[in-house]
Amino acid sequence: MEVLRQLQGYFWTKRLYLFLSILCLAIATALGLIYPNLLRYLIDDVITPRNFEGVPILAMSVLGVVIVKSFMQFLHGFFGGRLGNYLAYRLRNACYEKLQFLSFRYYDTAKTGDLMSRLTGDLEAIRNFIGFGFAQLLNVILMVVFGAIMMLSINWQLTLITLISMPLLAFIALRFESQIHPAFQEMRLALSSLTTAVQENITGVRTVKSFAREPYEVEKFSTRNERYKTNQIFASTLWSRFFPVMELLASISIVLLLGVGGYLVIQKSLSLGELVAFFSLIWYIIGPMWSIGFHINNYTQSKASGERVLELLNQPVEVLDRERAVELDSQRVEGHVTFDGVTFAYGNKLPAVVDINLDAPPGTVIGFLGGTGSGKSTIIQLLMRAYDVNTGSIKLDGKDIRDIQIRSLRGQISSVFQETFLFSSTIRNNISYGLTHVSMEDVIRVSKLAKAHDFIMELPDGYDTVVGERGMGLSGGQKQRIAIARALLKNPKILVLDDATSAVDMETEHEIQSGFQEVMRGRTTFIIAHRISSLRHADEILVMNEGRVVQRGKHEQLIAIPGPYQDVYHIQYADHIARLKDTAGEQVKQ
Ligand SMILES: Nc1ncnc2c1ncn2[C@@H]1O[C@H](COP(=O)(O)OP(=O)(O)OP(=O)(O)O)[C@@H](O)[C@H]1O
Repeated sequence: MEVLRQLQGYFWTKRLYLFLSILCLAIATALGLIYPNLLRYLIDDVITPRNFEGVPILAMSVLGVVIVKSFMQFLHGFFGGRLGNYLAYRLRNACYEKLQFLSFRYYDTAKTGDLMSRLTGDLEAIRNFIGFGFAQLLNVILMVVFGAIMMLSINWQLTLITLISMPLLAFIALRFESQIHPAFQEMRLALSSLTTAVQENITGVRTVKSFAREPYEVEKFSTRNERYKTNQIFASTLWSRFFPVMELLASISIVLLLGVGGYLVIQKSLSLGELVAFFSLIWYIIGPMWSIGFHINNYTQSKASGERVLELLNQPVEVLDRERAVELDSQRVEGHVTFDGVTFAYGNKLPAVVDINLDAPPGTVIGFLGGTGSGKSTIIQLLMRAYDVNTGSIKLDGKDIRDIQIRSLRGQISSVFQETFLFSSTIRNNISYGLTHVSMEDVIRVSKLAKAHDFIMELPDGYDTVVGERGMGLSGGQKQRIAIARALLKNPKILVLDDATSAVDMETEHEIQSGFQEVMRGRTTFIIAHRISSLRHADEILVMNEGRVVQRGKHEQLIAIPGPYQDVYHIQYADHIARLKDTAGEQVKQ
């Protein structure tokens, strides 16, 4: 019920549909009660006294009842459908919106397949229950109550005998519910783990194939499939036990009714028509008892689904705008970035960065060099407020970034990452991603700066070439150049290049960087690179190791002193240094 209460907010504006749907179903159900009465009339007042002139009226009444009942059932479906679809529409939008604003931390552990199944299968189950299942569950109760009243009006002794098995039926249905609910929850989990396996397999197909790990993947899938199958078998075993037990109990009622009812008819304290009416009423009551299993199943499924959807919707957003967070005036932003004693750890792990201090006046270029996992990308993530710092502060133009609206802050920062994500759209749309009213001239201008224009023009449809979600058909370097063009088009005050040219060759990197000289002017730029060639023009280079800055300075200063920077320089420029030494040696000889 708690789930229903929480979902209520998503359909309450359309509650009229819910009430109308329930009302129409209740009318249809009430009309169903007319049949046993017609049967009684047919037997007691038409057939037994051979009074056949009543038949046409009877036939017309049946037809009338059938038409009205069918119409009410149509209206129940109509309003229920409207309600269910409206709710599913709102929940889908709410979930998608939530996914947009959830913090990076959530995505660190989230599984795509699992999220997809919440947005599809789970939403569908909720739609079905709120649209139809809920009204039908209420209707089951109505049928039992109406039926019992009707029976009582005919004969109270027989009613008691007939209803004797009802508490047992209800008990079994409830016991069944308590077992099937966890089974369904388990089944949903197993299904989402199955979809996750498929999704990861498709995304990582290149890795799978290059490692020839197809048998491992098949094995992995089959284990999860096995789990899903076991869950399904367990649930269907519960189902298969449920039906025979219900049938047995129902049959006991019928046998009792036949015996006692037949005796009463012989004793003439019950008419034949009344006994037949009772027989049809017993099905009127037992029918819902049978289907109560289905409705309870429907309810438990959608309850489990509702919990999963609500769990997503209730996820706390860790990085939020503060109450008084300001919006930046993009015309006025200068891009002065300072880090003041910044320390940060992911969850309970050891700190990823420790006591980082940095001053990047507007327009300066800051380089980061360091081994993998040394904390370079973390510094950038903190600047974007993907996470909030644990201690210390990061300021933009003297203002703590936690006091700036996240959207506004990120609007000033353009990032190019090592991994480029391209949307399944045209190259032009990928470059102008999220920006409206961008002229083709601008797209071409930034593409030229990113050295992407030439290869784009060689593609069959130029800028209109459609690329897949992983940029199928483009090389890693080409994708990176598109990402660089995309970042430049945003015209940011702060530019972040996180291993952005790792996939291009040295020559292209040099070309791109000469283009950058122009676009970096007036922007504060952070470059993370493994190649010294990418950093040598930086105003300050920070050498990182295990989350700490171990060396800092300009390229010329750093190569002059022994330390990690000089070591990397020696490794990367070994040939160059050897050549320099040879030339120097020859000059000495001469
Ligand atoms: N999302 C995350 N959740 C938990 N730990 C993380 C996360 N991202 C990074 N880390 C950890 O933080 C530390 C710093 O990682 P970071 O990505 O900043 O290093 P890096 O210097 O950029 O490495 P690389 O050059 O390999 O990209 C590492 O120990 C890493 O395992």
